[in-house]
Amino acid sequence: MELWRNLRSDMPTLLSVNLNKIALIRNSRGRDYPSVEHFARVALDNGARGVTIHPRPDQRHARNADALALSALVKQYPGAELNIEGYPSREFLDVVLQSRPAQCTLVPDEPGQITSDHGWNIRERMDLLKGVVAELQAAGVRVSLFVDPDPEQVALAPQTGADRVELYTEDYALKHSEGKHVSVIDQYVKAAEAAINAGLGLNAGHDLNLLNLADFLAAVRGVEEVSIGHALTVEALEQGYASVVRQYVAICRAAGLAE
Ligand SMILES: CC(=O)[C@@H](O)[C@H](O)COP(=O)(O)O
Ligand SMILES: NCC(=O)COP(=O)(O)O
Repeated sequence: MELWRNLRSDMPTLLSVNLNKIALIRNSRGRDYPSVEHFARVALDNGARGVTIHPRPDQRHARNADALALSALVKQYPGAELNIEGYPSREFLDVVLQSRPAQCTLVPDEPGQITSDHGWNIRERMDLLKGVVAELQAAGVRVSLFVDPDPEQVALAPQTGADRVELYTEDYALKHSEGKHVSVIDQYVKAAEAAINAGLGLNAGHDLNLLNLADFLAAVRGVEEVSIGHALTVEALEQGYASVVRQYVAICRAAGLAE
């Protein structure tokens, strides 16, 4: 396991650009401007490994139709992946099964939440998760569970059959903005170790940005994928989308080369 963990720790972290906020701006005028597909191409043309959307029940930003369109688009980029996030309602699952993304990240959001703000209570939802994971994997979709940085929850994830977990990083990001991330990073490290020791793949996301990503990846080794959208979109308002994507890709690459 030690050798495997060391091997994992040198894996390059891959960037998946979340397009929710492009979709939010698009929906504010009722036309296809800005185009979600255009910015997916900009992300992939500038080094992102994939794109992510989170179609919520109210379709406030990413829509079910985006899933189908992006599924076709990523096929034009060999090796690129679509990651669809969301609560496993029947409607959501049918969209995932229709669009067959490389990965589906299951998130325990209630319909009215302003954003994702917690991970799964895997013990409580074990039966639901087992069934959903099996259904998606039978369709060839890799499944990741959105989790708090809690080693005990992470250790339960393999019982669902899930392939990966995604560490919910809002608390880290908030503390990093206050210069206090050292106080919480250890719980992410322990949760990451629990994932790798359990044979799970490791993703991370939520509120990661150009200022906090490098410190996170330096401390939490073995992260295979970060999905980033909100801060990326805001940073792109000042610096340009292509430039910001290239900066994130450079940070991910540098982390993979770090000792
Ligand atoms: C699951 C997660 O942390 C984010 O990917 C989420 O998709 C953000 O959703 P909003 O873009 O609606 O805030
Ligand atoms: N899973 C996290 C994600 O896709 C994007 O989160 P954020 O960068 O929009 O906070």
